[in-house]
Amino acid sequence: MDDTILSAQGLNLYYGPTHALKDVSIDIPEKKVTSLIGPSGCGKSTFLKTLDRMNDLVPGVRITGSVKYRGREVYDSSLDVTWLRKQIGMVFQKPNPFPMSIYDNIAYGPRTHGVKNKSKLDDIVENSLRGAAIWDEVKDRLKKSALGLSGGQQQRICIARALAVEPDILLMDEATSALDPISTSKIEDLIADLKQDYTIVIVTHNMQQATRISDQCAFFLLGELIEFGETTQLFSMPKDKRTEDYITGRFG
Ligand SMILES: Nc1ncnc2c1ncn2[C@@H]1O[C@H](COP(=O)(O)OP(=O)(O)OP(=O)(O)O)[C@@H](O)[C@H]1O
Repeated sequence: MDDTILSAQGLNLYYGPTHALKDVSIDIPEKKVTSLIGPSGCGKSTFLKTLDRMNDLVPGVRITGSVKYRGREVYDSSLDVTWLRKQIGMVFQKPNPFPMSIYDNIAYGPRTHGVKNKSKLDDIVENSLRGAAIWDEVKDRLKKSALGLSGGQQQRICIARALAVEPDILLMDEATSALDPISTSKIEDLIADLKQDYTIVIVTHNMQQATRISDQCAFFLLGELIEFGETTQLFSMPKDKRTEDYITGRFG
C-alpha cells in the first residue's frame, strides 16, 4: 500500500520454545487507527512491542523476518533504538506516570532530547497537555505530583508525555482497560482527534471499542494474523470462519 508506515513481512517471534508470532505480514497505513484484536495470549501485545523493539531485552527472544518503519528496517543493527522510540511512542495498559510533577512528566522526554529553554519547555508542556485533552483539568496544578490524579487523568498525562517528543506513531496496549467508562470514552474521543496527526495502533480486548475507534482491524489467533482489513468489513463480513467465530463470541 502507498500509505504504509509500518510493514511487517514474514515476522516470527519466539520466547524460548514458545512460537508467539507466526509468519506475520501486515501493512499498517499512516494516519489511521489500527486495532489488534484476538483472544488472550494470541500475540497482540507481542506484535505491538516488536514495532518499537520493546522485546529486545526479554531474555531468550528470537526474531526473524522484517519490520520496516517508513521503509527502514527496524531490526537493522545500525538502527538507533532511541531514535526509533522517539518516532514510535508507547502507552501502556496501566497508567504509569513518573513519580514527579505533572510538568516534569511532560518535560522529561524533551529534556532528554536536549531541550533546555524554559519557555520552549513551557510551550511543549502546554501543547502536549492540550493535545491529550487534559490541559484544562491540570493547568493550575502543573507543579503537583502526577500521582495525585485519577486513573483516567493519569492515562491522559501518559499520552501527553508520549506526544511531547513529537512522535510519528502512537502504540497503545489496552490503554483504557484499567479505566472507568467515562475516562474510556474521553480517551476514545482523544484517539479520534489524534489520528489527524498521528498513526495509532491499539491493542484492545473490547470489540465494541475496536468498532468504535479503528479504521483497520487485525485479528490474531495463536500467534497468526488471521485477517486484516477495514474494521467495518471485518466485523460485518469477515472473510475467515475463525474471525467470524471470534467476533460472534463463539470462542475466546
Ligand atoms: N516475556 C515473555 N516470556 C515468555 N513468554 C511470553 C512472554 N510474553 C508473552 N509470552 C507468551 O507469548 C504468547 C503471546 O502473548 P501476548 O502477551 O503477546 O498475547 P496477547 O494477545 O497480548 O494476550 P493478552 O490479551 O492476554 O494480553 C503467550 O503464549 C504468552 O504466554
